Amino acid sequence: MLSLRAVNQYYGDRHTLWNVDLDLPPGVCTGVVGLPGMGKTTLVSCIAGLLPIASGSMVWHDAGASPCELSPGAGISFVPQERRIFSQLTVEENLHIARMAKGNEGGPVSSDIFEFFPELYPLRQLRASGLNDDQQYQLALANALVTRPRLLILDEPSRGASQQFSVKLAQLLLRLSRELGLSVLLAEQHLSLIRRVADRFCLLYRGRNVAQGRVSELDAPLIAHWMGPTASAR
Ligand SMILES: Nc1ncnc2c1ncn2[C@@H]1O[C@H](COP(=O)(O)OP(=O)(O)OP(=O)(O)O)[C@@H](O)[C@H]1O
Repeated sequence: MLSLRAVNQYYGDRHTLWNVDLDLPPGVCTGVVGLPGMGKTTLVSCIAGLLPIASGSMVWHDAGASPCELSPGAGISFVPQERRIFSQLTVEENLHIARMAKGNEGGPVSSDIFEFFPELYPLRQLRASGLNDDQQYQLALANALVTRPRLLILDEPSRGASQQFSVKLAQLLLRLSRELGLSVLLAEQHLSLIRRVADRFCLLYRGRNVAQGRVSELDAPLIAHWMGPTASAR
């Protein structure tokens, strides 16, 4: 399990994350929710090791082992909003590079990965630029998974996705957390995907984790208070 305690982050002298505590157990999908600008991307970027934190800790707890301080990005794969794939390379070449970039060995990419992305299998010799948007997102996700992370982070996966793809994505994420025991962290302002997929939520308001719990507890009064039309004016 990855645990964050009292994490603070600044952009210059601007205090952006305030004492954030969060636990990310294996096999559990957690949704980071909040209005635009509340710190979702900043938080997941800190966890992915892409932004430094000013104070606090991020620690892995392994069963039977003593907790170890997280080195940036260790065991973590991140799919950013812009998806980041090599459009001039084939699907298979993208997967090779993703694996090698994380220090994994070369050699053929295991066909296991295509069990989760059957649509990509017949397209593996095609350049990524020839894939449609949904297939490109699947490739970004496959790139993230090919290194066998313990924690998979997705930033705003529903942005620009069709309704049909959001449903497919939800099914896939459920499989990944249930079958592979992956911790999944979704930063997402659209609650429909969170409700389909997440077990737990962490609600950010101006960089503070103002509520967290089971997704069933993310009820209308809480949403109205922290994400309703008057929330951003407070
Ligand atoms: N590189 C940066 N430099 C300075 N301020 C930044 C930077 N990136 C984000 N911010 C500010 O930090 C705050 C949190 O931004 P962040 O992008 O983390 O929010 P968010 O909840 O992910 O929003 P969105 O849903 O729009 O992506 C915002 O006020 C934003 O303007």
